[in-house]
Amino acid sequence: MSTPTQQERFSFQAEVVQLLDLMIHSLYSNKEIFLRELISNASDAIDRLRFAKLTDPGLDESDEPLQIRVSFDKDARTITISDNGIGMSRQEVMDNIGTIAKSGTREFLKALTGDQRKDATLIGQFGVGFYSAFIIADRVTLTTRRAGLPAAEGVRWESDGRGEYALETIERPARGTEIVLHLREGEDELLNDFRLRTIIRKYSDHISLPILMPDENTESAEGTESGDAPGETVVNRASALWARPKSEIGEQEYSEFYKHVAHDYADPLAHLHAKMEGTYEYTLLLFIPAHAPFDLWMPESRHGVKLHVQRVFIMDDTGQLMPNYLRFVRGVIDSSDLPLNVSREILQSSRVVDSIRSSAVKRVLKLLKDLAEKEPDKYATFWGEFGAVLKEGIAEDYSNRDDIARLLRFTTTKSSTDTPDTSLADYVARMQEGQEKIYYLIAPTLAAAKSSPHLEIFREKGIEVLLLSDPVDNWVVTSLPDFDGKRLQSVAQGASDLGALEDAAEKEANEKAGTELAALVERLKKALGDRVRDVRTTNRLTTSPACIVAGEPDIEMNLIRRMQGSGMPSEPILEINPEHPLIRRLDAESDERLADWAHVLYGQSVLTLGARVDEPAEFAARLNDLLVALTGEPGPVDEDS
Ligand SMILES: Nc1ncnc2c1ncn2[C@@H]1O[C@H](COP(=O)(O)OP(=O)(O)OP(=O)(O)O)[C@@H](O)[C@H]1O
Repeated sequence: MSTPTQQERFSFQAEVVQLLDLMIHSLYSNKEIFLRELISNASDAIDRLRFAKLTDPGLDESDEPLQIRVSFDKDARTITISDNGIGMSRQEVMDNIGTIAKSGTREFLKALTGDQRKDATLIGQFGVGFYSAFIIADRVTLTTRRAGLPAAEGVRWESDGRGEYALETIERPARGTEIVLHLREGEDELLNDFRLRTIIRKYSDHISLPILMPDENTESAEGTESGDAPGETVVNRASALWARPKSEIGEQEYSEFYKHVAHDYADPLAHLHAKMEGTYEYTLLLFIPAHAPFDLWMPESRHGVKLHVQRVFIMDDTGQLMPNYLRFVRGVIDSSDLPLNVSREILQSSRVVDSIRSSAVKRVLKLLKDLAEKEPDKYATFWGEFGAVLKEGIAEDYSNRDDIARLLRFTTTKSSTDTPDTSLADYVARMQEGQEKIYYLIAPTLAAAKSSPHLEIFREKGIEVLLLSDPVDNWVVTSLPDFDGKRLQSVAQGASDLGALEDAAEKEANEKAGTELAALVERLKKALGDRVRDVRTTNRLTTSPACIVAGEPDIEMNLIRRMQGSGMPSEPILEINPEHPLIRRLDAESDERLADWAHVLYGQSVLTLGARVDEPAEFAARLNDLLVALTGEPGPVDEDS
């Protein structure tokens, strides 16, 4: 049995101090959100208790209904928020309060600019949570006991938010958490029944648990000595928002609900609310956030949909409700067909879940389609934040591939800015007469793509090319062989074939050049040896002397290499431009000089891919030899001669 311990003092993580300071300053103008955040945490704690009780009924120590209480004390100048949820052990308090365990904290803090307005938005992206208490309090006391632990293992945490906190073990008969806010000077207007009730209704009406406040006339502050037992009333509506009819719910309510489920500070971009009746009965209330969470790309990144069964929170999604490529979706799915004690294992093989998931996915895709059509500015925001994630769906979700393909946006050679603004449908609508394929170019960066020699013939003929530079784009093009019956074709892979876009005279000239330069091509091939799979003439270049393309059957290896970021195809083919003055004079060069030329042409072609030359020193040496020869200067003087 543990006995109350001496108070111990601990330091906050350095990041917490920085974050707190920033939060107090940048969120002050919106200070009432502290109550929303603390009520939201209390509600989560009760949800977690309910879930834990499913496997450990012993956690239910009392038959008191699950609820949240808010009260204030005018004399002591405090506001108290308490819940009878899961509570925290001493270790959990240390891990959760005073530490920021969230991945991405450092990156977040680096992104801060010092400009208060901008930083306030950033802080919102991070989720303000418990620390928002310090906006209005200069001392916060949290007492808590974890459900299932003995009363002697209560914990008291206290801090003035300036860098240290005190911790002690205390006796606490009731499980759950109580937070007492000792208000800063000048915050007394919050010590008001009407004011607090208004804040609760404004931000927390959607919380499905009752939020109780003592009745006004029992409040000692008012000095009424009625002698009645203190009464309490439920301040919020206390019904699950998603279970109410759509017509009754305003945008503001949806938005506050979103902030609660998503732990977000900003409004969502869009939402869908649907009651499904048929084989299975379930409700979807799903949101598209306006910005990406910090952990979007981290393997442990949390999925954002919460499963409820008949309004009772069951668990956070771990991939059963939303596929990975929609991991940014936040919200609630409530089923009437699953048992309350459903386990993760049951979820994994449940027909009900499969059916809910497939219809939820279709609805989210439809929501995105509507957003793209009706609110293109919002869709552009969505695409900027989540486009690269949605693209994974092309490879991941075969059955919805066409719908996802319609949602893709690209930068192309015809885009006026770097912003991806072209859909595949836009591209197809702009295709030239006789054009049969959708052309794309993959490069490690957009800058490398835009300046790539592979685009020369396409620019000359005014043919649009999609410019792809996301690492995930490799998956997109390998998983999406065609769109609207048009094949997707890399402009840097296989022999140049413009089909009907090339006239007979051009084809003939190309063939003729191939025959004329056959001997040169052989010599170049010999000089380059293993570095290239082949050398050939091409008509794809108009201004560059040479370029590297990938062989046609090269996709798999190419993909792996590109994923490693090298940008080089696994079996490179050097193509030369027969019209280029440099190429024309090569035939006359000696074998030794030709070898320099071959390597320099190869090296520069590697560079224009945005890739790295394997032996940069050798490349530079050969280039210098050629430059010296061209300027007609004598070579370096040999000291010994
Ligand atoms: N009333 C509570 N009961 C039990 N645990 C709590 C309570 N309040 C906070 N916690 C714990 O402390 C953690 C940190 O809370 P905090 O509000 O800072 O962040 P969060 O709720 O996880 O996320 P966000 O900051 O995005 O809202 C919570 O995740 C939870 O584990």
